[in-house]
Amino acid sequence: MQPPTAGREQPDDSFDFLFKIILIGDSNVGKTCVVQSFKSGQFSEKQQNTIGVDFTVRTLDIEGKKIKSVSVYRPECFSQMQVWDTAGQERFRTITQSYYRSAHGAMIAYDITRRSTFESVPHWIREVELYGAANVVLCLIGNKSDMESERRVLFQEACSMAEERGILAALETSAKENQNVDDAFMMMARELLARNGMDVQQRAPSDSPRVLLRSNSRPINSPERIADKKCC
Ligand SMILES: Nc1nc2c(ncn2[C@@H]2O[C@H](COP(=O)(O)OP(=O)(O)OP(=O)(O)O)[C@@H](O)[C@H]2O)c(=O)[nH]1
Repeated sequence: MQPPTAGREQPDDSFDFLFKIILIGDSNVGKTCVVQSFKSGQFSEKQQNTIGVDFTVRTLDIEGKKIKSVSVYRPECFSQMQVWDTAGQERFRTITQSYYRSAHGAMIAYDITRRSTFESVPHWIREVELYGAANVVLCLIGNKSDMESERRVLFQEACSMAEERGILAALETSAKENQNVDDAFMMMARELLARNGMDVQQRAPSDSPRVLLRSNSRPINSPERIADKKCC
């Protein structure tokens, strides 16, 4: 499957923006389940390992009706999120790397019950830096938050990593219980809309304790990040 062309779609009036989000992380952290939860709210225990890249589309309505009533000058904000679920296995890396280039956002997933998957996060950030386009927005997702008794990574550690690495947001999700999954994509979409000049307020869900939203994130390969890299 070929990735569709990036950017703002003109002729198709069913959405205003097309955002491509790539979901990356080690094998079995739950990427496919997170995407399924986002797409349909469904969870199925057994998942085949993703071969190469899988592709899901969901159209989000962000502030849609409200915007209609507030301003006649602004279009309703319909964003189409295309989520590219990538294989975590090493042997598929060359296939998935070609999808980095057209991604506007990257969600890096780890499993809160497997510390090694969190320790891989810097590797995945490097992949985005190497293969991604400029200004890719990053989100960190600690999945399987329903497995609290087997936790091996503290949420605070993810927050520290987000702070250090200039990541937009850190969240803990449960694809199984459909916790925080939509919020992760909504925050990403709001950030991308804002960066596309839309007057959209970023906001973290108020009722979830495991969400960190940072106001001064630095997109991957932005001039600020490149300056950071040069000085270290
Ligand atoms: N308890 C729990 N299990 C989950 C959750 N998400 C995924 N799983 C389980 O974790 C396993 C791996 O899930 P996948 O979604 O296939 O993982 P993946 O990251 O897409 O794996 P690759 O395709 O190999 O990269 C499956 O057995 C899922 O049932 C979750 O939120 N909670």
